[in-house]
Amino acid sequence: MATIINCLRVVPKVTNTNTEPFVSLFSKRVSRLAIVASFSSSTMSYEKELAAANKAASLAARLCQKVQKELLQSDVQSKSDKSPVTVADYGVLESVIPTSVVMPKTNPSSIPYLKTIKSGKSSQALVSFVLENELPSESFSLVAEEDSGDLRKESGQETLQRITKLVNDTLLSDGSFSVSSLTTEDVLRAIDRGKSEGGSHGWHWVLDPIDGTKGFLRGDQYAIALALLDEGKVVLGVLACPNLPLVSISGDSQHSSHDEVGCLFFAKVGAGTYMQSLDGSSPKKVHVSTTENPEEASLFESFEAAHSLHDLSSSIAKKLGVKAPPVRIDSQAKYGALSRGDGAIYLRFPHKGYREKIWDHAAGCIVVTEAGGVVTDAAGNPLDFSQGRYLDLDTGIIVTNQKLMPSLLKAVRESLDEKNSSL
Ligand SMILES: Nc1ncnc2c1ncn2[C@@H]1O[C@H](COP(=O)(O)O)[C@@H](O)[C@H]1OP(=O)(O)O
Ligand SMILES: [Mg+2]
Ligand SMILES: [Mg+2]
Ligand SMILES: [Mg+2]
Repeated sequence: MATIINCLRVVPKVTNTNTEPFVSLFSKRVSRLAIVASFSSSTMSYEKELAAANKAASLAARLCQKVQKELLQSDVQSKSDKSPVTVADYGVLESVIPTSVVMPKTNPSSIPYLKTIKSGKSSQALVSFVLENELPSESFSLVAEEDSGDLRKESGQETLQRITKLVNDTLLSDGSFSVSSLTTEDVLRAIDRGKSEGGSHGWHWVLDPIDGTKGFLRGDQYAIALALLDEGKVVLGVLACPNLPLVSISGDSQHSSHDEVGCLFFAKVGAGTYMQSLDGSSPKKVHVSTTENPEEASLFESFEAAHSLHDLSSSIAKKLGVKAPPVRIDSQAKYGALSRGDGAIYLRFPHKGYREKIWDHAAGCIVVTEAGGVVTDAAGNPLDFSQGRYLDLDTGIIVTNQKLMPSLLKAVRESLDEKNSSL
C-alpha cells in the first residue's frame, strides 16, 4: 500500500466526490495495470506541498534580504559620497538592474530603475525551481508575476548571469539540493514556468515573488507570497515577510523594540494559520482580532496612495467609528499582520481601471481566513481565484473578523454610494 500511495503522489490529480482516496485496478488485462488515484480537496493533506512552499518562500526571502541589504547600504554610501552613482557601485544590485541605468543619489523610491528591477525574477526562478525539485510531477503549473522577457535579449545577458549566480548562491547556502548549479537556461526556464493561466481545474501554484516592490526599494515591508489552488480554491498559502517585526505592529503595542524581524505565515485549508520566525523558531497558531468594537479596531491600508483610495478608506473608517489613524504598510504583510490580530480591518480600493491579480491576494486570503477572518470584495462576495490570472471583482477588497464584517459592509456601501453620487 505504501508503494501505491507513493505512486499516487506523482500521478496528476484527478477529482471525484468520494471522501476517501481509492485505488481502482482495471485488472482483467493483468499486463496493463492502471492505477487511478482520486482525492477531493477536503481529504488531501497537502502536507508535502506545504513543506515545499515553506522552503521555497523562506529561501526566496533569504535572497531578497541579501539584495535589499545591499540596496540600502548602497544608498547610504551614495548620500555620503557626492559623486555620480552607477549600478557598478551597487554590488549585488548589479544582479537585479541593468548596468545601463545611472542611479541618482536620492531616496530609492524615486529611482527610475523601478520599472526594470530584476529582483522579482531572481526570486521567481528560485521558488519555481525549488517547487519543481521538491515535488516532481508532470502536471506542475505556476501562475506568477514575472517573465523572462528582456533576459533573453542580447542586452539582458549580463543581468541573466548575475541572477543565475544569485539563485545558485542561495541554493548552495541551503545545502539540501543535489543539483550542482543551475545554468542560465535553467533559470530562464524556471522563470517562464510562471506563465500558466491558472483556472478552475487541477492544481496551480500562484506566486508573487516580491509583493510590494515599492516597500522593498524603500527598505520597508514586502512579502514573498505563494499559494496553491486546487480546483480554483486556495488550499494553502505562505507569506514570507522579511521585515515584519515578530511582535505586534498595532498602534497600541507595548513593545518598545521592533528589532526582531522576519515572519513566515502559513495556512492550510481546515488546519488554521501558523507563524514562525524566518530563522526557524517553532510555529505558533495565530488568530485574528476578536474585537466587536470598531472604536478599538485599527485599520490597515496601502502605504502607497496610488494603490488604494485613502480618502475612501477614511470615510468608511469614520462611518464605522474607528478612532485610530490608519496603519499604512506595503504588500501582503498586511494580511499576515491582520491574521495575528495586529489590526482588525484591511481596506483596499484601487484606482479606477486597476485589475487585481490573483498572486496579490491568494496567499494572504487563506492566511487570514484560516485565522478566523473574512476576505470579500466590496459587495461582500468571496474572492474567486478560479478565473485565470486576474480577480474579477466588485470595486475593492475588504478584510476583517466575522463580527465586524456586517457593519463594515454597511459602511462600505454607504461610502461608495456617497462617492458615486458626488461624481
Ligand atoms: N496602481 C496600482 N494599484 C494597486 N496596486 C498596485 C498598483 N501597482 C502595483 N500594485 C500592486 O499592489 C501591491 C502592493 O500594494 P500595497 O503594498 O499597496 O498593498 C503589489 O502587488 C503591487 O505590485 P508588486 O507586486 O509589483 O509590488
Ligand atoms: Mg504584488
Ligand atoms: Mg510583485
Ligand atoms: Mg510588480
